[in-house]
Amino acid sequence: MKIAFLGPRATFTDIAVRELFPNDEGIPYITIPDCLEAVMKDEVDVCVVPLENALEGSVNITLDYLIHEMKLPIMAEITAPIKQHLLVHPNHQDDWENIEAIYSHSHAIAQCHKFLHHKCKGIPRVSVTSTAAAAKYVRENPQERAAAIANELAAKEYGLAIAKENIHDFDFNHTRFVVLANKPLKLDDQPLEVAGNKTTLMVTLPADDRSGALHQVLSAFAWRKLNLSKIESRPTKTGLGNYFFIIDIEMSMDEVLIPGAIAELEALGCSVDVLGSYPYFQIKKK
Ligand SMILES: O=C(O)C(=O)C[C@]1(C(=O)O)C=C[C@@H](O)C=C1
Repeated sequence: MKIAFLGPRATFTDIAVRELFPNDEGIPYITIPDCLEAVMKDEVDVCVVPLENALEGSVNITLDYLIHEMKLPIMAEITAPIKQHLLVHPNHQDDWENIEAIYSHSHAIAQCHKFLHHKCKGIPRVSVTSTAAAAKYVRENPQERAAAIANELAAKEYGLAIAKENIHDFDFNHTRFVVLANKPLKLDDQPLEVAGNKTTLMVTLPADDRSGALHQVLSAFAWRKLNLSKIESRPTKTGLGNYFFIIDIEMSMDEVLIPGAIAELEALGCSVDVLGSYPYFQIKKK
């Protein structure tokens, strides 16, 4: 199977792919939309992209593309621990404190704000397409006194030195990645155990903007004892104050409870799309 992931090699997304699909071929793409498009164009069978980080929240570009641009069903989810390190070119290993720019993915920079504020005051942060893209840039530009925020695998892959380990601001740093595909996926011979199942719905409230609409939506889940693990709002992009709700239910699609909740929401005037019903996996901390 061919798997598109946010590249280049050694991003956190690449690590998630290697753990969940060790025997398949990972193909790096430069951006998250490129990964989704690769599935739409049948260049690959599936793609793996980041969806949410425990410190920084949703990866909005993934959510927005899934909602507005390319409706690909979620086939699986994988959560990985995230350890950010400050990497420098080996030429600058001993005087890394004189770095003049720090490159990384915006989410990774955000996960290290406290470290950057206290230890790297005044040094410009440059946002690039991924943590590994930052590491590659630092490798290829030794004349620049630049550092990258990236993982250990990227340090190895691009021959960089770890100047400062574990610079993420909170120890509990995890990212959820989703596996998207147009065709059914066989996931029963994966090396990781299934940790549970989820169903993700996208709910649009009725246009009449009546009071208590969200309360009614939540009630449809509450009295059926459907446990929600996440509710997130994203703009519909049709006007200020217009939002979709992305709701994760902590169980797979059944024949009674979730269809019943959906029918109730539709009777209330909401529209509901099922974004996927899928198993989730967890990479354990090493
Ligand atoms: O840049 C990477 O290494 C990625 O895989 C992207 C990404 C993200 O978009 O959140 C994934 C995990 C980390 O939270 C930081 C960056």
